[in-house]
Amino acid sequence: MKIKEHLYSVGVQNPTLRVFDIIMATKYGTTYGSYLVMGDDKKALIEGSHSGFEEIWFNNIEEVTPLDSIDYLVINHTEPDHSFAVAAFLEKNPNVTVIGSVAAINNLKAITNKDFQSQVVKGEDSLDLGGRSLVFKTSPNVHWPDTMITYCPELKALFPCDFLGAHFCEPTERLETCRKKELYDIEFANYYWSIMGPFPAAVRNALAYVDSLDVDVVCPSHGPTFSEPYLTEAKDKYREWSAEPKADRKKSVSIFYVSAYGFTRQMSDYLAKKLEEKGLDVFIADIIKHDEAALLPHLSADALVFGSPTINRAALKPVWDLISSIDAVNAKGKPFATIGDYGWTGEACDQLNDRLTGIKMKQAGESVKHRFTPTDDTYKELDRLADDLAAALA
Ligand SMILES: Cc1cc2nc3c(=O)[nH]c(=O)nc-3n(C[C@H](O)[C@H](O)[C@H](O)COP(=O)(O)O)c2cc1C
Repeated sequence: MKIKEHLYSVGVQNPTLRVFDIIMATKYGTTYGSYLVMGDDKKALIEGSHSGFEEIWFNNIEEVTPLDSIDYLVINHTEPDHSFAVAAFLEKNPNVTVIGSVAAINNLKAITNKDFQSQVVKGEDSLDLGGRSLVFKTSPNVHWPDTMITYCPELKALFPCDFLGAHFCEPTERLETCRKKELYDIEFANYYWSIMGPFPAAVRNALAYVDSLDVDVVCPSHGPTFSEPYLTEAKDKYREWSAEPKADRKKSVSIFYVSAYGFTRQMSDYLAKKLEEKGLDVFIADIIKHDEAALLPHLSADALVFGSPTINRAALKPVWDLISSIDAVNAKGKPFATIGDYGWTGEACDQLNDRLTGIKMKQAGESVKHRFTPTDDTYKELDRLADDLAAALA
């Protein structure tokens, strides 16, 4: 598909994908963005594709130009959803020069197990294609160590890799013609919190770079391409989500629970009330009543509380699932607490404590477990836990 003169989208749509990388739900599928920049002298293909999609990718490219006419293959990062198909591309075009950061070229050798011509770029190196050029900006940790952002100043086209992307398969490939922008917005947020959330400082650096560019069209590695006003909207969201916490803000606690008969809910509600009385900013949610995307931002609170009854000698699956989305890089040392009702064996809290200390979070107070209907003693224990959490955040 032609985006504008000299610029084509040749990526692959995967509308039926429902889980990405095992961990991430993709309700509306995804795309593996790949773009052709046609210079007067040289042609560059930006980004690869996933395994199993080689033929579709090649067909899309060949609608514009023969595979072996491409001079450069730019790999913004080597996550396999963008690099697995590169091995097959190298078979078709062994003379192509692969361009990437030093880490990307190293990774790609290990991913393809092939020799290929390569050019390492660093800082803000550029490449002249004749009439069009590419500027590369190494941008580690948005979200892989090898990530870089590519920009074509003459076309005002930005190829930001996974940055500003979303798992969203829009058939028209343009956000401007997307019929369900409100669903894209949810997936855009979900993508940020799942993929970029662990790296707020790197996000701020990449935002500063993108702010310095004159951009007409954004060509991400996942999701539809877009222009203004959506670029400003996307940057503003990233700016808000990656902002450094204000020094004078209230400390925050998120309480996530599930409850079959309402006992763990009663305990959670009481704890929330007590923490609010202590001046803390409290978010509380019954996990199964919310989309995970709505809960993910609240995992970045200053302290986390998980509530789970014991069923079949275990904490409940929605709680484990949410815990698996905690950004373990930034959660190190973060206070946590667990509470839960039970009937006879009551293992849930201890299991959750093991998991949370395993990712280096710090238990703020002894768990509050209660057998069946909460009593005055349960609420006294919850008063004590509120004190412990407040002390851990002081
Ligand atoms: C299917 C099922 C299995 C259960 N298994 C256990 C168990 O293995 N150990 C235990 O202590 N309680 C078990 N319970 C009891 C619950 O933990 C108990 O009813 C508790 O009060 C539920 O709290 P909630 O209202 O917060 O969900 C089980 C309950 C159900 C319905």
